[in-house]
Amino acid sequence: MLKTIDSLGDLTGKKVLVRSDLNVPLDGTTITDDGRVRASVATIEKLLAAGASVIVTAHLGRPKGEPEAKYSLAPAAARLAELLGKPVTLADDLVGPSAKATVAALQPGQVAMLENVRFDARETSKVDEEREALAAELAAFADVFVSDGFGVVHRKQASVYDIAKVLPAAAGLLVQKEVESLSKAVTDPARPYVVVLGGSKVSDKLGVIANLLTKADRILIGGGMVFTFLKAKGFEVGKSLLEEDQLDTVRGYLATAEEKGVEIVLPTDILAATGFAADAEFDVVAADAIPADRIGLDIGPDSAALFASKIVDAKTIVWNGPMGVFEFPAFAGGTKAVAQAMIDSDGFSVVGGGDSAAAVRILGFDEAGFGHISTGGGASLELLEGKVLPGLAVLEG
Ligand SMILES: Nc1ncnc2c1ncn2[C@@H]1O[C@H](COP(=O)(O)OP(=O)(O)O)[C@@H](O)[C@H]1O
Ligand SMILES: O=C(OP(=O)(O)O)[C@H](O)COP(=O)(O)O
Repeated sequence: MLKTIDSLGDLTGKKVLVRSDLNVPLDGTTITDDGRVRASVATIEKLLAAGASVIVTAHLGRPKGEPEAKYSLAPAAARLAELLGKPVTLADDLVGPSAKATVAALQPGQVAMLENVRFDARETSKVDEEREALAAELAAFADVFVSDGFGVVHRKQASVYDIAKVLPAAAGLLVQKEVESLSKAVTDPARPYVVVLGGSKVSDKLGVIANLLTKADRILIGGGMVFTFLKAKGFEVGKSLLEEDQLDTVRGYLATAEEKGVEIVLPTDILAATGFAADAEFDVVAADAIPADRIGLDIGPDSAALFASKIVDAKTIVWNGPMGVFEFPAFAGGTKAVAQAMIDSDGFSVVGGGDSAAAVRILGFDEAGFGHISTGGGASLELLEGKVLPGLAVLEG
């Protein structure tokens, strides 16, 4: 059982460090989908109502362990302030003079935010002592820790994992709700059980296929993930996203799928563009004939129809990762088709991932048409695989 906020006792006058996932899609400094900020509000409000002050720590993007203006949490802090209806003071640093002064001045009922936790290389370090040193500095700011960034609970990082070993810790309301909703799909999924994978975090997410091959009936591959599969089958992929060092692994998956009778569905056609741009010219080409000078930015119309047909009769559908670069309207067709088929199916459907959830909303789908929309892509997939997630294991009590 995950420890809950109530297990932390009386929080009156306490300082609570909350790890949220505020990794929102941005167009410059404009948030294009604020779903993750909205999802973080309930826990913060509960803590404030209990008489605590709240220090939010979060990451944005993947900066290289040092400050970079474009990864500032300023847009997220401003949006959170709007949603809470009260100021959110953003420190200029993570554990430096600005953070120390901000935290020292914090009064019960007030909210502060620390700058992007990934501006410090120790956050994501593989060396335990380095992460622990950062966790100790963060812990000095607060009396208790609440883990509410579901999208990062699969990460063994200082602000997710190590900190929970130093301070009294509990799961926030979002983490609790996500785990409860996703466990529906984990335990004895109704069949056919279909998993749809896409997106751009290819090397991160290819690994889940090994486990899914023992659980799912069909795995549909789209998005940036497709090209490593097509290349593994010996086809040209041009300038498309490719994980060259994963080709043997993918060949292994294809062989295992055949042995186990798991259907791996690949696109039959691709939108092959002249470049990575909203206004790039493109042609619909066969998936085994992508020209060498083109980049695949979406699955083609035949594939979209094929994928929809493989989804509508499913009883459990889990989808992570857009089918194409949906942010460019010309390349949103595959993603729309998958979302629509999930709505049309009468199975239990789960959408996971910051960008996939954003795509559903930005493309105008009704969230009520899905069984669960998770704020975490990698995290929900690893949970569905049956893996022990470090950021959850550390909250068990
Ligand atoms: N063919 C493709 N080439 C490059 N990027 C792609 C392609 N298809 C989808 N993407 C990108 O994948 C991104 C989302 O990937 P990812 O972070 O893995 O998903 P999520 O956040 O839902 O877990 C989107 O920004 C989308 O533009
Ligand atoms: O966007 C996220 O995950 P997701 O793309 O798997 O949904 C989380 O904020 C985790 O980010 P990370 O994959 O850089 O650790």
